[in-house]
Amino acid sequence: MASTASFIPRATFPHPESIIKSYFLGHHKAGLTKMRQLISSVELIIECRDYRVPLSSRNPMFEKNLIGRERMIVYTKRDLGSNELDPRTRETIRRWHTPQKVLFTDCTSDNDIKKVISYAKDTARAVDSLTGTRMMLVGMPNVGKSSLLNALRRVGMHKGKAAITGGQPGVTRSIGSTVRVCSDPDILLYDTPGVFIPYVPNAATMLKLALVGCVKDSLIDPVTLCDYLLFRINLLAPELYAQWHPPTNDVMELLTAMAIETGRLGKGGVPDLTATAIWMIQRYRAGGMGRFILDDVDPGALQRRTEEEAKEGMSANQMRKGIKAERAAHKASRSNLD
Ligand SMILES: Nc1nc2c(ncn2[C@@H]2O[C@H](COP(=O)(O)OP(=O)(O)OP(=O)(O)O)[C@@H](O)[C@H]2O)c(=O)[nH]1
Repeated sequence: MASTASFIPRATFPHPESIIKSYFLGHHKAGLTKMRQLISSVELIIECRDYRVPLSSRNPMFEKNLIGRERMIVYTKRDLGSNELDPRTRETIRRWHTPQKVLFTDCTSDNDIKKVISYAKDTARAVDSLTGTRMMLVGMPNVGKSSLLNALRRVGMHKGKAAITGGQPGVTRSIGSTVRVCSDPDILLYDTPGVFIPYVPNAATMLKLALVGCVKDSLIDPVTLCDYLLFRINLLAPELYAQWHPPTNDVMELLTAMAIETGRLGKGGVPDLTATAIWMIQRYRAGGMGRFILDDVDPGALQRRTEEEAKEGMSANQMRKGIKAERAAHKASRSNLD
């Protein structure tokens, strides 16, 4: 067993071939279509991204579809990604988007929500519409759109929840009517279903999105997810799991220690590693495995990402073929297991 001083974390993560890279479902497509239809009737688009994955939760499809539209980018769940490096990280992210408006929110912080309202009000005043200014929330699944809508209504109108929220993706399935989040000036907001990326560029992005709950939990093996989480934590601060185990690169060792400690044992007292992995993921999502950002944030990161996307330059046709082939392979591997 390694002490923290002598521990050498893995420099790379061996991505299993089995990780699916597509998750573009029917309601994502329908959400995108409806969003496109509404775009011309809204004055401001509030695009939500998850602060823990500021690059991975960016959907390039929005870039294409929202071109030329007034947009504010809100990095949600900042409470779950914040650590002592926060001010520098936020400044770097802000600079990625200059001159666009960028805000960071914890939906329970009235101060954060007031900043969103203040910017929305400026936009509404400039529009000066007699029938109210319409705005639209967009973003990847489970990034916190409905929670933001409820928080805006709570702070702006002193009213209770208007949208259902939940820990799994796909809670909002359709675009309903607008919700009033402020009355002076009148601001009406559309919530929209989360729209996933048609084809995730690499397995690491999919693992990060799965860790923060952007995809259905059954899509990726929880032990693999924990292994990736361990890989990231080891690069950052292995002491984050010191209460269970000294620094290790072996996820089985860590899960076994956690299973024994938390009593997750199966028949004959054998540690239940799958149940423990699910528990560890839930704990991470609630901030109990440390609060940090999973993407590498540096001044050039967004630029590199967009260049990579351009280089990959997948045509819509190639993308559809990729998704189809992957689904078929996934189905075949499942039926082999049955
Ligand atoms: N800690 C924390 N949790 C948040 C925050 N915002 C949202 N959540 C949680 O994230 C989960 C998803 O939130 P939702 O508001 O349902 O997300 P959504 O983007 O509307 O989800 P879809 O309808 O699936 O697209 C819920 O469990 C929320 O409680 C936040 O600022 N901080």
